Amino acid sequence: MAKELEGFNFEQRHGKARVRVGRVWRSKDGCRHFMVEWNVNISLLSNCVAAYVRDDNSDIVATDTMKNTVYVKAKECSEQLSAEEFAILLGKHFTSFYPQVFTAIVKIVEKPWERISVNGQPHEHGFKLGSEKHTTEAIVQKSGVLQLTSGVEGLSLLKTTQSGFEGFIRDKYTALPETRERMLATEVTASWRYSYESVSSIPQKSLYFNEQYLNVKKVLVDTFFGPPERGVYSASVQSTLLQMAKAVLGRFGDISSVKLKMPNIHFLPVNISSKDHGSIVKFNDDVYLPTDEPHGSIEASLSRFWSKM
Ligand SMILES: O=c1[nH]c(=O)c2[nH]c(=O)[nH]c2[nH]1
Repeated sequence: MAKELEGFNFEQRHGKARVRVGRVWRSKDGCRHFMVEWNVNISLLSNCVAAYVRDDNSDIVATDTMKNTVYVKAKECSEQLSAEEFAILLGKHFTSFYPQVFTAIVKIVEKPWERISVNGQPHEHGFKLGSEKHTTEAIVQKSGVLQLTSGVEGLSLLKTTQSGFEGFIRDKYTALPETRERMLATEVTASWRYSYESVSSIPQKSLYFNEQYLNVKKVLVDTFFGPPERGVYSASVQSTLLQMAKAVLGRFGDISSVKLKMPNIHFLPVNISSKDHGSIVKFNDDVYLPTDEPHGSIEASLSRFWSKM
């Protein structure tokens, strides 16, 4: 909230960033372990202008206290919960416990620890790190109004064919040949906004948001690749991105908008020729130079008309 201060507009927030917490839960018989590793970011919007203008800290929730609260609440959660539920729980705590705090913004990035299988059997307490990360952001108001966003980051996808790029603007700066045959590689960052508008209206089903995270990820991935044998032709990253976004909104009624960032990570055709021997490597959709920079950057968001986003 902007405030007038000595003839200026003034906005402030404070919080604790990168609070790392691991939490283990055990099954009733104690044999099977479940674990998460979270990186929590807290930002509080509160009435504490006196600290800025008058050296009066009496309305400040210390960021050290915020950090401690993450561990206290993690300890109190005796049942496994999703990052979304934990973010909401923290947001509810800060906005209800402190009269000064009117909004809490809690972001969590979950490390992809996955249960390991040994000899084809899921291990009771062994995990390995996967690749893409589950993210969430809960914005909780004192009134209970909620904005909940979830997402995935670092989802690397690649297909070796069924991709092309033709018909783009050609001018004196253009060197890129048109093609109907190329590699398509990207690292998807997606976020989707849930339509639940208050902390009391979120689904009560245990681990619902973890299930939705897996469902959304599957729809994104399946749409990117198409059926296993034929695949699906991509006319551009832009076209594939929109199909992925539409598939998410088409499938999940409780998602009101989706934002996708899909860098075009180039695999350059390798052609090498020497003065003496002429062409020594001639590209035939086989040998590539993988690169990470520069890369195309393509992003878009799609929301329902009735969405508040
Ligand atoms: O799918 C693509 N979209 C672009 O906008 C673009 N630009 C480019 O050079 N290659 C590609 N590929």
